Amino acid sequence: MNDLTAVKAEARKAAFARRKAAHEAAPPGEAGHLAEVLAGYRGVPLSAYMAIRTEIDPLPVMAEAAAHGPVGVPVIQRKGLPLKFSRWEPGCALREGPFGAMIPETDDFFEPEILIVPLVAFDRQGGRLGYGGGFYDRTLELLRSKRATLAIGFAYAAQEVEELPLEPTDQPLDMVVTEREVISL
Ligand SMILES: Nc1nc2c(c(=O)[nH]1)N(C=O)[C@@H](CNc1ccc(C(=O)N[C@@H](CCC(=O)O)C(=O)O)cc1)CN2
Ligand SMILES: Nc1ncnc2c1ncn2[C@@H]1O[C@H](COP(=O)(O)OP(=O)(O)OP(=O)(O)O)[C@@H](O)[C@H]1O
Repeated sequence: MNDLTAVKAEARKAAFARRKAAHEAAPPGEAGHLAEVLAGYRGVPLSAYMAIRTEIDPLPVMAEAAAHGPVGVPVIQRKGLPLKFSRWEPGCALREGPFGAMIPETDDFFEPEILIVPLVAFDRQGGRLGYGGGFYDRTLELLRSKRATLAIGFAYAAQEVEELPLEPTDQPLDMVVTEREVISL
């Protein structure tokens, strides 16, 4: 394990603990600011995620957006490959994907232009720490090579850190939305 990997692992561990505390204390309706931001992008192909563990839940916002345009959730193809996004609708049939995240029963892939990105920790420089699979970095690299793509981190305010270690392959967030505020980067 190199130094950076160790630093990231340490930051991940600390942020997990703060995310858990925030999740357990959170009242419902913490997606209000995300709804406000997305109201400005009606009909634009969007992806979010089916929350796992103690992630902040974007489901109410996904349901609202699905009334206006395509909404997808990430589907892992395999380790080391970008994610694909399969069309989701409120109440659609789901099955369990890798790592316990639910995915649509039927694959219907499309390319989102706005990605609501789950994360473990973020900073105010656009840095993001995930579970360590590098999935969103590879995915954003691919999508941004084709067209303008907006990456919006969605997290509890308690997941903020001063500065995350940065790797050359890390893809920056354009915005972070928490239960408290919208942070434009
Ligand atoms: N809700 C949700 N769905 C998602 C993601 C996500 O972050 N959140 N993903 C975003 O990519 C993908 C799943 N990626 C994941 C990658 C690794 C682990 C994981 O549990 N890893 C191990 C080892 C991590 C390590 O190297 O230390 C672990 O945490 O025990 C979980 C999810 C696709 N779907
Ligand atoms: N575009 C890429 N090409 C090759 N390797 C990559 C790419 N993006 C990330 N990686 C590698 O993947 C590994 C994990 O990356 P990182 O720790 O940034 O994941 P993460 O952002 O925490 O996870 P995730 O995006 O899955 O939530 C790192 O070793 C990184 O170098």
